[in-house]
Amino acid sequence: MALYSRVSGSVGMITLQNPPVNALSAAVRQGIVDMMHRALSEPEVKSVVICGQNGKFCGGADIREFGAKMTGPPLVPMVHLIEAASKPVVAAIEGIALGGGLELALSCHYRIAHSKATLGFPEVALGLLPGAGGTQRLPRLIGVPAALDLITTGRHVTAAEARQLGIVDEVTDLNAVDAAVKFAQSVTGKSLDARRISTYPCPRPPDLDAIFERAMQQVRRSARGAIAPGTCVQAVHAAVTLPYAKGMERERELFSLLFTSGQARALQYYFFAQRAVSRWSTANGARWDTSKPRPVRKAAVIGLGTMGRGITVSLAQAGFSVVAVETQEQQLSEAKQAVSGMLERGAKRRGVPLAHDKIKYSCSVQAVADVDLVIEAVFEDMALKKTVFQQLSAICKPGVLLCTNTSGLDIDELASQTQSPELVVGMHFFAPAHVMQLLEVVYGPRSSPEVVATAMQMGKKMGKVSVAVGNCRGFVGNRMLKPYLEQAFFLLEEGATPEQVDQVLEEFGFAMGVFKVSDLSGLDVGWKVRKSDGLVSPASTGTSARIRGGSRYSPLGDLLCERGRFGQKTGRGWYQYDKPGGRVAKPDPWLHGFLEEYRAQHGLVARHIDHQEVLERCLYALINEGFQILQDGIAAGPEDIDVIYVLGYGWPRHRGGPMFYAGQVGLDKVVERLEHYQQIHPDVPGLQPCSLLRKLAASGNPAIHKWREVIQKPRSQL
Ligand SMILES: CCCCCCCC/C=C\C=C\CC(=O)SCCNC(=O)CCNC(=O)[C@H](O)C(C)(C)COP(=O)(O)OP(=O)(O)OC[C@H]1O[C@@H](n2cnc3c(N)ncnc32)[C@H](O)[C@@H]1OP(=O)(O)O
Repeated sequence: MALYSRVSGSVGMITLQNPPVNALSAAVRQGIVDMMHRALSEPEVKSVVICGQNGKFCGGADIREFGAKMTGPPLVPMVHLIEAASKPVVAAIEGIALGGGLELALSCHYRIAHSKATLGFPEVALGLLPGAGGTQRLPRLIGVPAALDLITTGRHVTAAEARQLGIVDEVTDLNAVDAAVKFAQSVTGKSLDARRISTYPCPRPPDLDAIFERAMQQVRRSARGAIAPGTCVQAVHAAVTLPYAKGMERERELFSLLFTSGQARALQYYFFAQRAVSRWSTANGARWDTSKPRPVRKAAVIGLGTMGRGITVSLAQAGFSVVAVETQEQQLSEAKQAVSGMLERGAKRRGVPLAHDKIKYSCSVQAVADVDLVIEAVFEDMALKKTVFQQLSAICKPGVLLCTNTSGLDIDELASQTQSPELVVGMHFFAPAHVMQLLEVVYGPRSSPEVVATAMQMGKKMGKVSVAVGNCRGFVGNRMLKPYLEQAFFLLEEGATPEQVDQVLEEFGFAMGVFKVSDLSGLDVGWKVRKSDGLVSPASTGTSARIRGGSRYSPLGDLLCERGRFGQKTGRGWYQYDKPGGRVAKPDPWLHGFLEEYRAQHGLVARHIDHQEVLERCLYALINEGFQILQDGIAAGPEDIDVIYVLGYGWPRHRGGPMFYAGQVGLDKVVERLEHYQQIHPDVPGLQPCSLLRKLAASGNPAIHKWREVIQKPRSQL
């Protein structure tokens, strides 16, 4: 709703009230319309201030209303009512003015912002465009290039930048509402003719066509198949080429197109999913709202390889004191240099103070004796990690949290090396750890709820999205990756090439295809794991070379590693690169010949594999594993899996995540296609639809938010 009050005798004040962000729900819109009429009808009122309760102007349209039938006054007539008002209307912008909130502010005649406020049009991230005149007013106010930048990227600007761009009239360090009231009094009676943005001519730079061409190219490059950014460009184009009223019609047309799109649904689902994962629960009943995090002031990182360095940087930038330990002198000195460089670049990019003094380096594990939390990031080797955990358990003060950055080893086995297994959790960072936003917090059967809560909160403080997951081989992300990779290898055996598989996945929207990712992360990583699992056997031919434990196995990755092809680092992998460490993947005729030879040796006949088969086999195998994970209680809900895949594995956000995507395809269709492929490949268990997937499909493909009702009480392995 919106509150009305009279201040200083002649100023009508409309206060938006809809916690937590004063979103423009039907009640708020109704309130604004009613209170505007009241202010305009009261003769004592000479000017109006619009502000938001609790220091937040407005977070935009109420996204929760989008799924349901819209009620209440529409936004467009509401902003026209404000702009057409005969009394000056001033927006007092505190906290945020985003999306519809900024459109509301642009319809006011003046805008006063607090210096800490942020403003922006983030609609593009929800698969939309600013649909209440934002695409028509902003270019009229700040010009086409700046408007295109803000609307197509959705980036938030500070009050200072907004002032520089001309979006706000004044910025204050004092109370913005008081400043707006004073300002409103000062403009009482002044003509409003020059204050209605919709009446401004839209500036037409001479190189207009080139500007729009560049903007289109830019969004095509970065959108990876998302439709909203390009549609935003079209809407801004209408502002320049059409009169305001026609431009508004075009904006509405384009908005409707996006509003009803699957991509908008996926992005809006994802928005709430990312927030839902902070309300975590574990298979043994611990919950976010009943578990109190422990205070952590000082942390330690053990092992300063690539991951340890990134984790050290993340901790220091988040304000923690860090003891960074590397027992090899040479490695330690290289790490110091690398960490300094990362901190300097980070400070420059983010405009924050350098955090060098937060870090103390040591080559002795004894240096961690007084820390509150340790993150072990040594080489991915169980025996080594066990030794480190035994040492830590003996050295650290009582009550210290012992965390491991393993990407898939058994947390429980590590916990059993310590005197206090309840203090052990996994903190699985993604490379590069100081950049990637995802953190899998892995709890074991004995991890205490406070320890899980602490790791989740630490992640948040480091600016990460933390997702709590149960302990199993590969946790959530890497466990699902296995069947996906497996299918990609099988497709090569059957006749595909790495570039064909990658192209299909990139057209779907992945940042990189599976083989490019494999070259980037290093083929030797998986090889070591397969070797320690006893899967890699001496080269042989015939069917037995491609069977392990009764299931189909592709030794292709092993064979490449045997030839020293580890990916980018060696300049050769699934692709070729101009030099070791090269980044540009080029198809490799050697590899094509190798695949042909391999097929011949194993009696495989290459066949044509179409786009649909590549996509379905890779994605549905991955999705099927996701359902198995839900069934096992390793992830609490589909949102957890989707957030992990979008933030950690390059799944296109506009497709919501693998579980949401499965729902959009139709669970019955996913079951049907998996069964189809399983019939053809009976030796691939990963293609057998799991029982939860079958159950959900049989119960009529329920909406994703209803899945939890069908998922039985988690039957965790814990
Ligand atoms: C053919 C059909 C025609 C229909 C005509 C309609 C015409 C429509 C015209 C105009 C449309 C305009 C579109 C919009 O305005 S879309 C909304 C644009 N705004 C945003 O995208 C802002 C989204 N929110 C945020 O970025 C952040 O939440 C922020 C406001 C920066 C606050 O961040 P933070 O402090 O970190 O807090 P949280 O993110 O955790 O949020 C706190 C809770 O508030 C909920 N929230 C936030 N914003 C909204 C919103 N706009 N609507 C509803 N709810 C919102 C958020 O979900 C958190 O709650 P919970 O944890 O329960 O999920």
